[in-house]
Amino acid sequence: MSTTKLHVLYFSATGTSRKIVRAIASGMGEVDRELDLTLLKDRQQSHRFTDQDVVVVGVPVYAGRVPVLLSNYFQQLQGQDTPVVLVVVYGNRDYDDALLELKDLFETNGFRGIAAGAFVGEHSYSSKVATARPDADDLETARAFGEEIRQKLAANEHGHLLEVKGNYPYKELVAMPPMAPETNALCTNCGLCAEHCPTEAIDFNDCRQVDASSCIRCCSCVKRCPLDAKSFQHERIVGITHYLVDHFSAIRKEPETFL
Ligand SMILES: Cc1cc2nc3c(=O)[nH]c(=O)nc-3n(C[C@H](O)[C@H](O)[C@H](O)COP(=O)(O)O)c2cc1C
Repeated sequence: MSTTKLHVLYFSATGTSRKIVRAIASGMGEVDRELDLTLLKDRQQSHRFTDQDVVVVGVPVYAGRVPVLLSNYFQQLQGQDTPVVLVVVYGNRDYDDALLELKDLFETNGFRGIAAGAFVGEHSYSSKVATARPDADDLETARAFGEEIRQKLAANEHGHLLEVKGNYPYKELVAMPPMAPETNALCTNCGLCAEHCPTEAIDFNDCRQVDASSCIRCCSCVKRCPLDAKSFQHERIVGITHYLVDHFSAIRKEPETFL
């Protein structure tokens, strides 16, 4: 890693993907640049990388896929035979085809997948599913995986093509009706939710006003509000959350890595 530069890229509405990519990168060496793509303003610029760069990219899984706003954005990134570590973070249900999709998105733009991982983070919809993950064990697994990647890079083992779990065609995207979180009387209009909304769907002057057509249901506002003033009450989300709690709160899925 001495002559190469290590870049960390992530989108992380509720912070779990960020923790994982940082832990992986910490096992790989010193990070030269961290690009947080969570906010709209940070997704306005495209970036180019060379074969002297190494990129670690991490995204959450949304409905078994790469979030649509990111698959659009990633098409603007350009590599030049740039090694990339591909990471998805999912809420203990399944990551379906998200890792394969992420790999394809990068490999069609000049990047070369050298390692990949699927890690677990507390579910955006409920703190009862994968509660407080990634935990210390997950983060240690991520760091140790980073060390393995560093050794692979140092040994210049570029021989074989990276294979990850996933199927073609990718899991079909589920159309959801436009919806926005409700705001209860505890809201003080402090602006925290609006500041951190990845699509600027929340009005900066009146946090109660949320543009349902821009909302991606990432739950940044729900999880971030110190007064628990925001929640999704739409029956589709309530139903999905019940299903997730019933089926995935009592089991523990473990990280999977591909090298
Ligand atoms: C719209 C949406 C769809 C999701 N779909 C899935 C899914 O298909 N499978 C899963 O296990 N978790 C799913 N999750 C949970 C997130 O992948 C998980 O909580 C992840 O840790 C969030 O990452 P972040 O903290 O970096 O935002 C979904 C979350 C959201 C908001």
